[in-house]
Amino acid sequence: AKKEKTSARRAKQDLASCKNLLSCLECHEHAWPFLLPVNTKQFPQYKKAIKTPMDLSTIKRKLQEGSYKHKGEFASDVRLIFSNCEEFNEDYSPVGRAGHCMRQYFEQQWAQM
Ligand SMILES: CO[C@H](O)CCc1ccc(O)cc1
Repeated sequence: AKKEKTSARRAKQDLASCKNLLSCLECHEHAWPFLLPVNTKQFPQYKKAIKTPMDLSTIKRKLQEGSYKHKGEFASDVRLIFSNCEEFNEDYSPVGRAGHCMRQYFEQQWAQM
């Protein structure tokens, strides 16, 4: 029972850390392209090009719904945002640069978790 308690406590702590890190991502000045799903009605080419869209509001919902079994799954979805961004945008476009900046920020914070 002791072992289960510590692992349940760690899972609780990890969830809190993921929620906190997500809030930091959401209020980052370069988060604007990633806050909501890309409007695939407005950009049909995006729907065709990007097989698995991801954005910060979707990750927030998934955290709240308990969709992530492990914090690594949370990190994979965050990284999916930035790999989708690199696929669709030129490195030096406004969105492309925002993606590189946000990825660097995320990896810095993630390494300290
Ligand atoms: C997270 O943003 C997406 O990478 C797509 C942004 C975008 C959509 C249409 C454009 O003409 C340019 C950028």
